[in-house]
Amino acid sequence: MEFIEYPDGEMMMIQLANRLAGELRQVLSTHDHASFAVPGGTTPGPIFDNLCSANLDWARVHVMLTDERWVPETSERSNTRLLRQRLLTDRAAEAKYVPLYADAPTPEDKLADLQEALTPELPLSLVLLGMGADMHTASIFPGADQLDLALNGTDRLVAMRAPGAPEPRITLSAAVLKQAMSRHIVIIGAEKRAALERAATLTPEEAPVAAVLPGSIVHWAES
Ligand SMILES: O=C1O[C@H](COP(=O)(O)O)[C@@H](O)[C@H](O)[C@H]1O
Repeated sequence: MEFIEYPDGEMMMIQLANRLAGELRQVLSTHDHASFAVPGGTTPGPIFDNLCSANLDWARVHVMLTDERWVPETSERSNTRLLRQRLLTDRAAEAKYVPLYADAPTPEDKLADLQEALTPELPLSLVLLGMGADMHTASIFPGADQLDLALNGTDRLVAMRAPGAPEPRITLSAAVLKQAMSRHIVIIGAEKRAALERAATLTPEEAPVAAVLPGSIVHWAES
């Protein structure tokens, strides 16, 4: 794992967006498309604000989430909503979006269809992950009902319910995240840094982010 510390969050968001754009350009120079998975939650919005205007061939970029909360796009909790508002806009509006949500009561109702749409995108070219202070990443939570499947199974997508998640989730599995050609994790604040350092001493069952730390580049700023 590589750890990059930035002087402040604003600089981190700009520099990380530039780095992701550079990696996407690199992939597009040798492949007909790039598959790019991004997190939801509260952290990545400013990265998306910087990245959406990057000068690259967005029509050949296939964007998806690392995980989704099983709520409609009208919900403030929807990661898709965040993506549409802040990444899939400006030049990036040309990107192809590969959804992890469909209108149905539970993620299990649509799991097979969503997995089928995801499969041609694998292995992912580039993944950006977030992390919660409880050491979950994507929606692979400690104590989740399908934790073993998400960490150790071969399924590409897993439906999850967890004490730390207010709604059902759907998440890329650790197998998919680990196969990505390039993987970045972005975190802000002293609490998350301490959690990340602790995770490095724990098992993935205790701290799911530990499953993807080897080979990842972690980007951190205090605030
Ligand atoms: O619920 C989620 O949490 C993580 C971390 O979110 P943050 O708000 O602490 O940045 C996020 O990476 C994931 O995509 C999201 O669904």
